[in-house]
Amino acid sequence: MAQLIDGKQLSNQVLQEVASEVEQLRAEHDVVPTLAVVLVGEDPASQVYVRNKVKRAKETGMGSIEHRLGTATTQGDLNQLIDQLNNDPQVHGILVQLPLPSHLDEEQVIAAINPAKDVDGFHPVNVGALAAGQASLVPCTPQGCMIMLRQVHPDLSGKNAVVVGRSNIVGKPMAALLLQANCTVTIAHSRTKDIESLCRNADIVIAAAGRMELINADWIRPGATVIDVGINAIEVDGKRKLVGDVAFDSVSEIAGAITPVPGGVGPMTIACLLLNTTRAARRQLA
Ligand SMILES: Nc1nc2c(c(=O)[nH]1)N[C@@H](CN(C=O)c1ccc(C(=O)N[C@@H](CCC(=O)O)C(=O)O)cc1)CN2
Repeated sequence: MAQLIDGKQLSNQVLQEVASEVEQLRAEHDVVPTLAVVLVGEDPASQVYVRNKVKRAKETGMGSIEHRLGTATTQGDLNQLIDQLNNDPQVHGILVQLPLPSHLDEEQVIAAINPAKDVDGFHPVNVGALAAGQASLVPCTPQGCMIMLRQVHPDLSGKNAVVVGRSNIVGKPMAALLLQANCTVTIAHSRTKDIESLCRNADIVIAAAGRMELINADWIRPGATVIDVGINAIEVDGKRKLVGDVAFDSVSEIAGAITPVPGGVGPMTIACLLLNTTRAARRQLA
């Protein structure tokens, strides 16, 4: 049976580190790292994530500001708010919850955020810095996956890693981080031929395809490490249940280590967001 990599427990450790950094910034510099969270529209999942982000921020002693805007918000309204947050010295991190309603241009919104406050690490300046292997604000989900991987593989050098999915939020930055850690990296996607064989050759599989239980035990080499980034809501006996992109029951019988859904990558994403906010606050001091 695979070792379970517990994201809930690990995220609590990261949050403790964040809390002590918040305290240090307050004591030494009289600065309270502050995160501004912007939510546009009524997407129920986004509302849960935003609520959890603000709750965790408060628990660490960090400041948080919430901006909840209606679905009819225009690009101009949103740009104006971002401009205001960019110029507010009390705000160290800005996060615009994605996805945005379809009439809004996500790329334009991300590009409007001051890269120094871009705690999601999605701004082209931060994307470029990551690709060049320079210090940057790194996207939260891949950052959390790396912390989880290091629990099992303190040295990732030479490992064969397959990332299933090529999104800007997860797949691409994940591949960049694995490469930085000297893994041999393959990015697989919907047009990739024979993904199963690629995965079967991998020491590490990162499942970020956005397709429920796509990856089953036949795809996994015995002893491999499997990180499940997928969050898919289904209904079982009239109750909401979350499942990942990995068929957990079968894969956990063959893998060496695996992350659960829920309680895996999700809580790590939030912890890394707050870690990025303290990093952004410290850099803004300098
Ligand atoms: N601006 C951003 N938007 C989105 C991001 C992001 O990193 N930045 N990622 C995802 C959603 N996301 C963070 O915002 C996120 C998803 C899931 C969780 C989480 O803790 N999930 C729990 C289950 C929660 C539930 O009951 O629904 C778990 O997996 O245990 C946190 C953050 C897209 N948008």
